[in-house]
Amino acid sequence: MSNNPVYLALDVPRLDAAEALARKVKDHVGGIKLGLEFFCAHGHHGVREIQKVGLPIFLDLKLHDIPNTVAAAMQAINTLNPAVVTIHAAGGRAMMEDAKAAAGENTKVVAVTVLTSLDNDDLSAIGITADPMEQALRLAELSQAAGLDGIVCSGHEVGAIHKQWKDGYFVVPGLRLPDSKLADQKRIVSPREARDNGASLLVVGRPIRGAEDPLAAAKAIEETL
Ligand SMILES: O=c1ccn([C@@H]2O[C@H](COP(=O)(O)O)[C@@H](O)[C@H]2O)c(=O)[nH]1
Repeated sequence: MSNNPVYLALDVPRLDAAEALARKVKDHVGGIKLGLEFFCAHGHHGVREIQKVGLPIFLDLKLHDIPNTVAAAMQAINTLNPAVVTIHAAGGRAMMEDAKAAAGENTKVVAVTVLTSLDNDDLSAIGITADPMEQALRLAELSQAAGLDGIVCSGHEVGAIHKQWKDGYFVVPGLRLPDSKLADQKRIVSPREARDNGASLLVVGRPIRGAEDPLAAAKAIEETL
């Protein structure tokens, strides 16, 4: 298996286009991340098609419901043998424990702490008085106590979380190169900075997918690491 920590977020509506892109960059990324957009459109069949490319699959489903429902959903995806699956830490400790217990033994279960698209104001608007750093640290601690493999956070928090959870598995999205014009992600760092701060897996979507030459973009990011 490749040591490249970059997983390409294949948020592409058409299955043939998704597969073609995965094949194009496959030697310059470490895995493929399939999210809600892809899974809702193509389900298990789509995942199996992308698996034929030969890279590990990260199912970013961000499960968040009562414990029984999340555990059942986890069991329903075990046949796909994903390398990584996401749930939301805000679902609480019991939900996280049941999700981990239901997951396959080769699957890392990681919990989203604070989405990288949120800043202080967004947290206040949903009644959270902590800032993103405090909230991410609190939810990382809860995820660790629940027996998860790791968490999802931004590159701003990963260093602090790594200090309190030495052997955690840390997924970092919201990665941008300095000249990026993509503005929806609010807590961003470069792939290199995230890796240096302790990220285990780097999620990169539009900086590769939306580039004029995705293969050149994947190679350029790989060279910065
Ligand atoms: O906090 C989070 C959790 C997940 N994501 C996902 O990562 C990719 C990022 O794509 P870009 O195009 O590189 O912004 C996307 O699939 C999100 O659903 C996240 O961005 N932040």
